[in-house]
Amino acid sequence: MAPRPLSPLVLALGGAAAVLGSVLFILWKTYFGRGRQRRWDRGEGWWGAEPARFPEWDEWEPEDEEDEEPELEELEQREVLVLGLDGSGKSTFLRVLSGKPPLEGHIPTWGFNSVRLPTKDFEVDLLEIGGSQNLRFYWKEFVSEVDVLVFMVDSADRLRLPWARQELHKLLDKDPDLPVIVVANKQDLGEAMSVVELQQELGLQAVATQREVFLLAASIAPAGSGFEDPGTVHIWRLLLELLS
Ligand SMILES: Nc1nc2c(ncn2[C@@H]2O[C@H](COP(=O)(O)OP(=O)(O)OP(=O)(O)O)[C@@H](O)[C@H]2O)c(=O)[nH]1
Ligand SMILES: [Mg+2]
Repeated sequence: MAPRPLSPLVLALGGAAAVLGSVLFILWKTYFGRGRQRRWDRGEGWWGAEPARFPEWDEWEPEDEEDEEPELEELEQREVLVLGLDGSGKSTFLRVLSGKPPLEGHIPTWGFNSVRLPTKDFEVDLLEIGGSQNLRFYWKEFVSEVDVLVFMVDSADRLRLPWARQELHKLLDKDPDLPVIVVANKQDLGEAMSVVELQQELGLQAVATQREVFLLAASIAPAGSGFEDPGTVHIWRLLLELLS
């Protein structure tokens, strides 16, 4: 039997997916590409809360660009990709690291979200890509572009743990040399799995002997007040160590 031609709908959907993938990749390159000049302020919510500000025409003097490097370019950049299923706590992690209070409730990231944090020796760009199912498809395109991957897991989400495991292993397979920090988030919740359990359930025991994979417990934004969690500080310290 002769092969059936693809239906126009399948072709259209395939085309749309390819276009979205390309757009994400171009945005990544423009936004984070090493050596490129960043001429606009970047906020926490590139795609969401705080839109990027492009220079006005009368502010733009191309000659000046040659002579004077903007101060931002003087420090080297390190790039960290923050991935994980939707609701695992990626945006919250970026907010807390940049000194902002966590938002009430879950506001899904429909694209990218980023922060840039200066350190003494370099600047750290943390990029979150939303964890909804349609965006997960594009994650793998970005892992080879970064210095470290942070993979966020909701320790209390037992039902979706197999999905988290599957996505994590796809990323591990994609770049065997990439250092990975797996964050066992939401440890404050009663039903949260322990780190030992998660190590088993995420299939990390065998992997850890072959490459740099760290599993850290955290409660990035514990429910209720008065709960001090050192988890975020531990993740940040480990990140700095891996990026140095
Ligand atoms: N109890 C508890 N809730 C947390 C913790 N960290 C984050 N959350 C909550 O989890 C929800 C989802 O967090 P987000 O940071 O928006 O999740 P996300 O991974 O960015 O999700 P997407 O953008 O949809 O991929 C929010 O209501 C957070 O307040 C934690 O340590 N403990
Ligand atoms: Mg988010």
